[in-house]
Amino acid sequence: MCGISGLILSNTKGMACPDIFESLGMLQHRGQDAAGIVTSGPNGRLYQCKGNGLVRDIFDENHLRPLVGYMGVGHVRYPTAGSSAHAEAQPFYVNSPYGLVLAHNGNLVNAEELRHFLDHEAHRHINTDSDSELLVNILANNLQATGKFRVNEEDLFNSIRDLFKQCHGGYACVGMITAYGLFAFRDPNGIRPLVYGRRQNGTGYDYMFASESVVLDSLGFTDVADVLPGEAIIVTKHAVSKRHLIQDQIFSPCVFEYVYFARPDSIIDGISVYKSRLEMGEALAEQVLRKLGPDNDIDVVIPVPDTSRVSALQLSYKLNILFREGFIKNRYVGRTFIMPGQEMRRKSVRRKLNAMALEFAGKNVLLVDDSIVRGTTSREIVQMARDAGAKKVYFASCAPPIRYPNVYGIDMPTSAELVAHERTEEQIAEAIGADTVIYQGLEDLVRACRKLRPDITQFDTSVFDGTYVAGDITPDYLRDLENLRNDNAKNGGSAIEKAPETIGLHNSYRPK
Ligand SMILES: O=P(O)(O)OC[C@H]1O[C@H](OP(=O)(O)OP(=O)(O)O)[C@H](O)[C@@H]1O
Ligand SMILES: NC(=O)CC[C@H](N)C(=O)O
Ligand SMILES: [Mg+2]
Repeated sequence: MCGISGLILSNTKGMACPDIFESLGMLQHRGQDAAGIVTSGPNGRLYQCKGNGLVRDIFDENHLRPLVGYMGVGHVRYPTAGSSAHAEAQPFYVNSPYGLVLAHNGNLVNAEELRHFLDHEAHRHINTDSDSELLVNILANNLQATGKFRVNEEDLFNSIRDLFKQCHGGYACVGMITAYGLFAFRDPNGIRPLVYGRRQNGTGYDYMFASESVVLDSLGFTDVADVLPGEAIIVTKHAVSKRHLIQDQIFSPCVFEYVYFARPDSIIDGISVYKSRLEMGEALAEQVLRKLGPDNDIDVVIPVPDTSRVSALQLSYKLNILFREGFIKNRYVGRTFIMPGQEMRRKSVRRKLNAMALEFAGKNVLLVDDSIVRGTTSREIVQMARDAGAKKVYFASCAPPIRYPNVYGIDMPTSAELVAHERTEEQIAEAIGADTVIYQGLEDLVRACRKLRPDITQFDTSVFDGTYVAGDITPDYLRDLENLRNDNAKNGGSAIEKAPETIGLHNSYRPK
C-alpha cells in the first residue's frame, strides 16, 4: 500500500519540494521500502531523488535543495509487483510525449497483457518488472496517439479515460506533465484512496493530492474532498478541471484501509478511520461475549500496538474490563507487516514490542489486534504474554479471518502464507498458541465502516471472501501470482535488481 502525493503552488517561483517531503513523512506507514520525489523546475527540467529506504534515509538537506520547481510528485513504496530494486522506486518518468511523471498506489491485475501490448504494439521499452512503469507508459502511449505538439486538457482526459478501459486493478495515481500541470485519477472502482485540497497562497491557491487526508490537514489545506472513482482532475497554473470519465463500475473502496493501512486521523471516502475502528472494537466486544459468555474470566484487555489501540480501548469499555498497555513499542521500529521477507518480519516483532510482566503475571488476558494475516505477530505476542506469566491468552481480531490473496495493492499474494488458510478457528488458535481466537464477522466489519457512509454499498473485501471486484481473477491467475511472489521467490533477487543506481533523470540521491 504505497503512499502518493503531488503539489502545485500558485507561486511559480516557489519550491514545492519541502511540503512534498513533509507529506512523505506523514505517509511513511504506507510504504517503507523506497521513497522518491520528482519536481518540475524552470525551463521544463525535471529533478528527481529516489532510492530504497525510509524517507529520512533518502532525503537530507543536500538531496532536497536541488529539487527545484513549483510542482512535484512524491511516493513511498511498499512493493506489490516486480522486486524491491532501486530502479522500481517511484515516481516513474517517461520522456515522450511532453515529459510525463507518475506515482502509483495499487496493483494492476492485467500487467502481462499490458506488457505484451506495450512491447508488440506500442513499441515502448519497459525497463523493470514494476506494474507502475506499465501504467505510465500506457498513459504516455495514449497521449502520443493524439499526435499533438502540446498537451491540452481534453487530450489528457481522453487519454485517462482510455487508460481506465485498458488497466484493470487498483490504482490511485498522481502525475505531472512538465511545464503544464499536475493531474490525478482513481481507478473506476475507487479501490485505493486519494484526496485533494487547496490552500490560499497570496492571491491564488496551492493544490495538493495525497493518499490520506492527514497530509492535507497538517500542511494547512482546506476544502478537502475525495477524488471519485473513475474521476480525473487536472490542475494547471490557470485552471482546475474535473471529469467523471467512467461511471458504470460499483464503488468498492478497500476495507483493509480502515482495518490496518490508514492512519486513524485520516478520513477516507467520508469515513473517519478512527471512528470506524471504534465501531470495530464495539462489534468485536459482542463477538467476545458470544464466544466466551458474559461470565467470562478475562482479567484485562491488552492491545497489540500500534494499530489495534483504538479498537481495543472501545472493546474494553464496552465489556467493562480493565484496559492496560502491556506491550511497549519501540518507537524506532517501523511496521512489521509491510517489511519484505518472513524472517525480517518475525525478528522485528520481538525488537518492536516488549511485554511488561507486571501486566501479565497470573492473569487471563485478552489480546486485541486489528488483524491476523500470516500470524507472525500473534504467534510471537502470545508466546511473549505466556513468558511474562499470563495464565490464559485469548486473542481477538478486529478483522475476520484472512483466507484469500490480495491483488489490488496489499502484498498478500499467497494463500498458503496466510495462517487462516484452510484452518478452522480452533486450528488457528493452535497455530498461534492462543487458548481461543475470536474473530470479527465480515458483516460487522462492513457495517462498522458504512456507518458514516451508508450510501457506499460495497467494499473490496476480497481477502476475507475471495470476491474480486476488478479484473478477471481466475484460479490460474492466482496460481501464477503465488509462484511469482511467494516469500521464497522474492528472496532470490538478482544482482541487477539490487544495483544501487537508477537510470534516467538527474538523480540527487547517493547511497550513504
Ligand atoms: O499476522 P501478521 O502477518 O503478523 O500481520 C498482522 C499484524 O501486522 C500489522 O502490524 P504492524 O507491525 O505492521 O503495524 P502496526 O504497528 O501499525 O500495528 C497488524 O497491525 C498486525 O499486528
Ligand atoms: N503498494 C503499492 O501501492 C505498490 C505500487 C506498485 N504496484 C509497486 O509495486 O510499486
Ligand atoms: Mg500491528
